[in-house]
Amino acid sequence: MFASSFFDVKVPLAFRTELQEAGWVVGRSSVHSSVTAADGTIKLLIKLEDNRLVETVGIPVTDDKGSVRLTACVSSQVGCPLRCSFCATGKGGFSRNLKAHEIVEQVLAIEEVFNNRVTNVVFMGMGEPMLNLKEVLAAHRCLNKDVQIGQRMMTISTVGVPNTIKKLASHKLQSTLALSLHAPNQKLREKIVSSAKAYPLEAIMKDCRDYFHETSRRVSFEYTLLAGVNDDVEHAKELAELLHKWGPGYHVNLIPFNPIDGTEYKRPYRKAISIFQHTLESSKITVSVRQTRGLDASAACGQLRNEFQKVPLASSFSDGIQPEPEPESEQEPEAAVAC
Ligand SMILES: C[S@@+](CC[C@H](N)C(=O)[O-])C[C@H]1O[C@@H](n2cnc3c(N)ncnc32)[C@H](O)[C@@H]1O
Ligand code: SF4
Repeated sequence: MFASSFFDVKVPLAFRTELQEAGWVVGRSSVHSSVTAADGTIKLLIKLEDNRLVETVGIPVTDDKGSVRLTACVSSQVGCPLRCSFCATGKGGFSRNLKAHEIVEQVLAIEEVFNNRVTNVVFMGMGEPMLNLKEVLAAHRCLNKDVQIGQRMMTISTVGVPNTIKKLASHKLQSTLALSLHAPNQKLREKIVSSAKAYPLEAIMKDCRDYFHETSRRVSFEYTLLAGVNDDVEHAKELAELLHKWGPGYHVNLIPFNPIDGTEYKRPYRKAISIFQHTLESSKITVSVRQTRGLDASAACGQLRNEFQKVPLASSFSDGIQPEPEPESEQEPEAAVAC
C-alpha cells in the first residue's frame, strides 16, 4: 500500500539520526492488511521488521462544520502480558515491546492510508503503554515535536502499573491520562482485571488525583461494560461515590463490551448502557459512551491479529464471574465498536 521507507520520507532527519545513532533500524514496518468499515473507520495490521503483527485503527469523525478529525489508535506492545479477562490482546499473549519509531510509524501509516493529517492519537491499541513507558514517551515526543500533533490531542491509556502514573506525571505532559477501571471496588476489579491485586484501587485513585494536581489535565476513567457483571445501577452509584471521594477533574468513558472469542462475557443491552450513563450523570459525573463504529468483523482490540496469527487463546472467564441471563428486551445489543 505504501513504501516500507515511508518513515524516512515523513520523519525529520534529526529524529531519524537520533534513532539510528541509538542503534535502531528504522523504516521497516509495512501494511500487511486492512479492514474498512462503511463509516470510514480503517483497521490496519502492521507488519513489523521481525514479521510480527500489530493493529492500528484510524477513526475519521466529521463535525457539524464539516471539518474532519482523524484519530489514530496505536499499539505500544506486540500483545500484552496483563491478560485482562475480556481483552483479545491479552488472550493472544505477549511477544515484545514496540520501539518508539514503530509507534510513530503507525500514525504515519494512518496518514498515508487516509491521505490526511492525524489530529489525535490515543495509546489504546494493543499493549500496556506503562510497561513500555520509555519508548511511549519517546514516541510521544516525536509525534508532538516532529509530526506536529498537539500534546492535548494525545491520550495515554493504562490499566494501572504501580509507580508509573507518578513517573508520567513528573514529565508534566499536557496529555490526557485514561485509567481503565472497569469496576467501582477492589473485589470486583480483581475478578475482571488480573493485574488488579498488585495495584489496589485506593492507590490508583490517589495517583490519579496527584496526576490531575501536577498536570491540571483531567483523568478519564475507561469502564468496559460487561452485561450482568459490572453494569448494574448499584455499580454506577458506587462508581459515582468513588469518583466524588477522589475528584474533581474526572470523566467517565463507558465502553460497551466488544464480543471476542474465548469468553462468555456479553455486551449489555442499550437500555442497560443508557441507565448506567444516566445514573452517573444524575450524580454530576461527566460521561461519554464510546460510539459504535462500523467495524463489526474483528473489531475488538487484538482480535484481527489473533485471527491472522491463529493465536491460541488463553482460557475464558476469570474466577467466579458469570453473566446474568439476558434481559428480556426488544432492543438488540449495539453492534461492535472499533479500537
Ligand atoms: C486495549 S486497551 C490498551 C491500553 C491499556 N492496556 C488499557 O488497558 O487501558 C484500551 C481499552 O480497550 C478496552 N478493551 C479491551 N478489550 C475490549 C473489549 N473486548 N471490549 C471493549 N473494550 C475493550 C480496555 O478496557 C481499555 O480501556
Ligand atoms: S485491556 Fe489493556 S492491559 Fe488489559 S490485556 Fe488488553 S491491552 Fe493489556
